[in-house]
Parts: sequence; C-alpha cells; structure tokens
Amino acid sequence: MSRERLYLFDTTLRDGAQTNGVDFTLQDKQAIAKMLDDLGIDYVEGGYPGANPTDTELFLQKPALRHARFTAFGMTRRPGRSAANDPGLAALIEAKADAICLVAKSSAYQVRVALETTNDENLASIRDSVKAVAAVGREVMVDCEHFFDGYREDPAFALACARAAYDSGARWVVLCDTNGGTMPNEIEATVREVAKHVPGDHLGIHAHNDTEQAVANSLAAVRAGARQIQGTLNGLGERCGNANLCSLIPTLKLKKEFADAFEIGVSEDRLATLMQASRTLDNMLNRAPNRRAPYVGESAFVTKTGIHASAIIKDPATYEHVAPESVGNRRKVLVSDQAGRSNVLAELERAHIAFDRNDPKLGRLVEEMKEREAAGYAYESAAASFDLLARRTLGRVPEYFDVEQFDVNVEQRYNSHGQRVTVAMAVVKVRVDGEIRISAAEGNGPVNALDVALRKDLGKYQKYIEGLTLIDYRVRILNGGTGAVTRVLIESEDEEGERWTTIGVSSNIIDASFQALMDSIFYKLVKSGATA
Ligand SMILES: CC(=O)SCCNC(=O)CCNC(=O)[C@H](O)C(C)(C)COP(=O)(O)OP(=O)(O)OC[C@H]1O[C@@H](n2cnc3c(N)ncnc32)[C@H](O)[C@@H]1OP(=O)(O)O
Ligand SMILES: CC(=O)C(=O)O
Repeated sequence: MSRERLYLFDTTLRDGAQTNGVDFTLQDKQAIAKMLDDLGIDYVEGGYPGANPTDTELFLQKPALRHARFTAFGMTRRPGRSAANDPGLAALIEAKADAICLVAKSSAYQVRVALETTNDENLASIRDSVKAVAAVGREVMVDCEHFFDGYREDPAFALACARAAYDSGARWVVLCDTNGGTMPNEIEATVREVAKHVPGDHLGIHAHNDTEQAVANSLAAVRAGARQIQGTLNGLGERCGNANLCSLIPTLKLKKEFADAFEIGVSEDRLATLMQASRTLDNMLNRAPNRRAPYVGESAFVTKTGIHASAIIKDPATYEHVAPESVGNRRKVLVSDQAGRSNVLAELERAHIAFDRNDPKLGRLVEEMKEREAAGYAYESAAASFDLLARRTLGRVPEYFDVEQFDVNVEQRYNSHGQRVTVAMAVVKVRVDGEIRISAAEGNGPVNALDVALRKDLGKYQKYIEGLTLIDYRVRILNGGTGAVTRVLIESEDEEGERWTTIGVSSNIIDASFQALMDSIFYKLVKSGATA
C-alpha cells in the first residue's frame, strides 16, 4: 500500500524565538537550521527578516541546507497600502529564502479589533500579498492566524480567508490554533469541513499547547486530512509552546496508525538522533532538559520498581511502548526502595560487578540498601555509592585508609583591612599503611575546607586522586524540625572526564558531606585499580 507524504515544518527559530527566556544568536540559528536539515525536516522557518538585525542577517547569509526549504516569515500587506508599497512585504520578498510564510488574520473579530479594518480589506490583503510573493517565483504559504476561533465565530469568513490564500496561489494554507485553546475533536471536525474547500494536501496545522494538547491537535488535523504539521523542537514557542516535534516525529514514525499511512522526511537512522537534537537545543539555550519529556526525556525509559524491572529483564516490551534506541534514548533500571533483586542485578551488571543470582549476599545487599533508603539514602541518584555498597557486601573494597579524626571550624573575624570575613578551617588525621598523616586546610566553607584537607596527603594513594574534582554539591533536608536528616549528594569528575555521584546521610550536614566525600575518593581508587 502506498503511503501519503506528510510534510514537517519546523518553527523553532521563529515561534520558538517567541518563547520568553529564549534568545538565539545568529550562530545558534545557523547551527539549528543545519541540525533540523540533517534530521530530515522539510521546511525550516528561520525567522522574520526585517523584524530584527539577527533575522535580517540570517536571510542575507542563507544557510546552505541540503534538503529543507529555508522559509521566511512575515505579515501580509498592511491595510490601506498596496503590496508594491509595503516595506514589510518588500523585505520578505528580498530575503534569500526558498519559501515565504505569510501570516494573515482569519477571524472577523481579530480583523475588527486588532487590524481595525474591514473583512473585505483583509481578504484583499491576503490575495494581493500571496500574488506578490508568487509573482517572484517563491513558494508561498499562509498561516491563517486565529483560524479555529474565527471559524467558531464566523465560519464563512474564516473559510473565505483560507480560500483567498489557496485561490491566489498559496502552496499551503496553514490553519492556526493561535491561542491554543481548541480541543482535538473540534480541530478534527473543523479541518474535515475545510478540506471540502481546500484540498487536504494543501492544508497545514499550527497548534499551540495551552491545554497541553498541541500534539493531539496536530494528529487530529492529520486524521481529518491536513498534510503539513508545524511544530518546534522540545515544544518551544509562545506562552506554553507549540506542538512538540520531538513527540510528533516518533509518533508518526513508530505508531501503526500513522506509520502505515504516511511517509515523512525523517529516516529511521535520523530518528535515532532525535534525543541528541533535543539535547543540543537545550545546551545551546542553557536550559535543563525536561526529564519527563516523552521519547527523548531522561526518564522516558527508566524503571525503579521491582515488578517492572523483573519483567523488563525478561523482555523490555513488557513495560516499553517503543524501543528506546529507536529515538536515541536508553533503558535504565534504577536501584531504590521500590526495587527488588532484579533491579539490583541489572545495576550490578551495568557496573560490571559479577554477582551470582543465588548468592545469599544478594539478599543481604537488597535488605541493606532498603534499610539505608528508609534512613534517607537515595541510591537511584548516587550510583557510585551503590557500587561501593555492593562491592563492600562482596568484600571487594580494600580498606585503603582510615580517617581517625577530623575537626572543622568556622570563624568570623576582621581581616587586616578591617573587613568582616568568615573563614573555614579543617584538620584531618588519616592512617595510611599504618602511618598517621595530619593535614590542615582553609576553605570558602566547612565542606570545602574538609575536602581540601582530606585530599591533601593520602600517601601512596595521592597519585590516583590528583585529577579528582568536585563539580556539584547538593543538600536536601529530609524532614523539618529538630529531628531533621540531611542528605548530601556530591558529583565528582576525574581526569578522564568520567562523572559519578555519591551520597551521605546524617543528622549533621558536615558528617553527611564527609560520607559523600569519602565515597567519592574510594570510588575513584576502586575505579583506578588501586590496591591496599
Ligand atoms: C501569532 C504569531 O505568532 S504572529 C508573529 C508575531 N511575531 C512578532 O510580532 C515578532 C516580530 N514583530 C516585530 O518585530 C514587529 O511587530 C514588526 C516589525 C513586525 C512590526 O512592528 P511595528 O511596525 O512597530 O508594529 P507593531 O508591532 O506595533 O504592531 C503590529 C502591526 O501589524 C499589524 N498586523 C498584525 N497582523 C497583521 C497581518 N497579518 N497583516 C497585516 N498587518 C498586520 C497590526 O494591526 C499592527 O498595526 P498598527 O501598527 O497599525 O497597529
Ligand atoms: C502564526 C502563528 O504563530 C500562530 O498563529 O500561532
């Protein structure tokens, strides 16, 4: 059975740039355009030439794309002006773009209130603008702004706007749920009606996510006949965002209903780079990735419960709707108080710690881990500490050194300039190979002072920890009041760039930090193959 072509239009660089907190540089836009092209997107909307210097420059230096049509966005001519005499339209026509997407009002209310003109003038503006762009040989499409709200209020006028665009030569008439409040059933019914007047293979959908249904609305429009979907990477976009292409693309590729009926420009190989694309965008914008994002989020294929883990190990399909590798993600089985032997065995396997399923020590490890979790440990976030716990249960961690005593002091005093300063000092007494070593250090806080003193002189082990740095320190108070317990998580990195997290729990923050610091050093020694 032959499949119909469904076109993907990315507006990360235009609607995504309308997200508060997002500010692309020219170089960001060029790099993202290339990444979208590599992914197999059909249209990449770069921005609005003439609206700001970055976008104007982007369209002067049009990025060289191999597959995608580079698209410029802008308004139809202003009311009361001719198309030939409209500077905004002129800037669009002059832009180096393969396609031009014009935004036009398609709601009588918006025409009256926002444009302050008549319905007839709005229709004339659509016709004139589309013809002016088509006359210079560009592919033209029209974003019918507020289409669904407009159709609810005055279907004949909304349809007349869509028809004006199509009849004047628009390749695509894109129906926009601009305010993002339309429900999927209404989207489907409306697109079905519109498809009686404008052929479906000329209809597109642009959905906003204000009711968390932009993806569902886009799929509903496709069911009703639309053949172009507009969206953004990671769902960027004005207010609550646009339809998320990182959810839509795998759904279109992997879900039978769509995969059987449609072909998209993203190949299976490129689909496997989707998570990477999602992360690259987050990194560029300095945004923390959404762990719970479908398909590409860090938690999308994670399980921490014993019942699920035991089944996943037998067959991943028991608890996974698609294979994580298909989108470049991976399966993770975590160890926590919800875990059973299967989670623990999976984690041991990941850490290359040989453990016999029938070894009674496995039961002891699970029990000890659960007791510690009940006391406040959270091994799902501290795999290195779990690794040490498991090795210790097997008697495989040498007693490299012993801290016999430590002392931490925090003092506020005046410096020689008469300024009040807070100084932390730590002294650590360590026994290495039967020999006592005492080190002292100052730090910008008590934990820093303790860390520096502890790592100052570990005798024969010093060479293994020279490249060790602490890169993150997180504290959480687990229950308030006088009985509070402190959980400390420390992230470390070594000279090879490997990172690991260790944990400490105590009613005393210094003690909790000390446990996490010790685990970090011991983990590094084990990892380096140091012997006692
Ligand atoms: C739904 C969407 O996401 S649409 C995209 C929205 N994105 C942007 O607006 C970002 C880029 N915009 C800009 O840089 C500026 O708004 C510009 C350069 C386009 C225009 O700036 P200005 O000339 O200063 O106008 P301003 O922004 O104040 O107002 C927009 C004008 O466009 C008119 N307008 C709005 N939509 C349309 C349209 N589809 N066709 C014609 N004119 C329109 C408005 O009526 C308003 O006219 P007015 O100045 O006579 O009141
Ligand atoms: C065009 C557009 O971004 C919208 O109507 O939401």
